[in-house]
Amino acid sequence: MQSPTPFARIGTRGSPLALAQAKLVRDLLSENHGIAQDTIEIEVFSTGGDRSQKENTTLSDIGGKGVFTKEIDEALLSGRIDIGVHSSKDVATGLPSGIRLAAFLEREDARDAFISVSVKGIDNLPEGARFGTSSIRRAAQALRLRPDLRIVPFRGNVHTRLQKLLDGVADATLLAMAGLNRLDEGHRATAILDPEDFMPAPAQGAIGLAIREGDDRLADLIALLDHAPTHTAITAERTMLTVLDGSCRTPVGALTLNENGLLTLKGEILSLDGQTSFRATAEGRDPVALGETVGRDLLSQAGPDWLSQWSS
Ligand SMILES: NCc1[nH]cc(CCC(=O)O)c1CC(=O)O
Repeated sequence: MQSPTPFARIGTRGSPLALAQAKLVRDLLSENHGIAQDTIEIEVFSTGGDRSQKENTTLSDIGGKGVFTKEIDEALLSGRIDIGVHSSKDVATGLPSGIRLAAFLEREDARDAFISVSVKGIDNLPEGARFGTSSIRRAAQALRLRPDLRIVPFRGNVHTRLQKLLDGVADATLLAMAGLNRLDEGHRATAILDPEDFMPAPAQGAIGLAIREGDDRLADLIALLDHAPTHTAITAERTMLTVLDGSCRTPVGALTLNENGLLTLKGEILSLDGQTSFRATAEGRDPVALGETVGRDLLSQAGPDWLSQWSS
């Protein structure tokens, strides 16, 4: 018997978080369109970002655009899958031509969580404590408050990192609240961090759906899943990142507040040691204009000399 053509094929990475996100999209699609779940296929891809998890590298060392999406982008372009499901913060600003992020699910908690088995908050860590992170943003933000901390490399999926803490590889770490919540591990958070001190990564906490440009059937299908306020916020933050991308490789944070369509975008860039940072804020209704304004403000505050230290 010939197997029926699937209603849609989803591509995802294989980490427990990525799979949970892909299943969430499948469940929403089948609910919203009244179709059986097994007509939506989930195909798992290993990306460069997954293959490098075991090495002591930061993501900027691995470098390259789309380290978490390349294989999924290619499958999308070749027609092997119809939807790429991603953590939006892992999606490079320059997606390959022919692909676009067309919908975003409602944003989860965008903040970072502090997790430690020994202390309540970053202030309580003893002098010289080991802080596990391979994120240059989290390292810089932690060092800004606590220059004495020793940053230790901390890669792997969420469960691996939680286990490393229990194993004593580090005294504390930061993880996205969104990922913890989606894995039912929210209770692991010792504290939820104030975004003023720990501004999240641009687009943190939002699941993004990539489709082929011109695939009208899929565009219609996923339009039902799109959460407009999230879409607007992520557009503002990713636009800001696009402005910054060309000029600097410093840590970047961003967060959008949305009050009935009036957006406030806050952005920040930091030096790797956290001792220098620049912040900008703007208000408005047009997310693209807002992202450009805040991005340019940050670049002009930092100045070409400061930025050139960090350019590639
Ligand atoms: N690169 C890892 C990654 N990508 C997205 C998330 C969290 C989920 C999200 O931001 O939607 C995480 C884990 C973390 O930073 O703790």
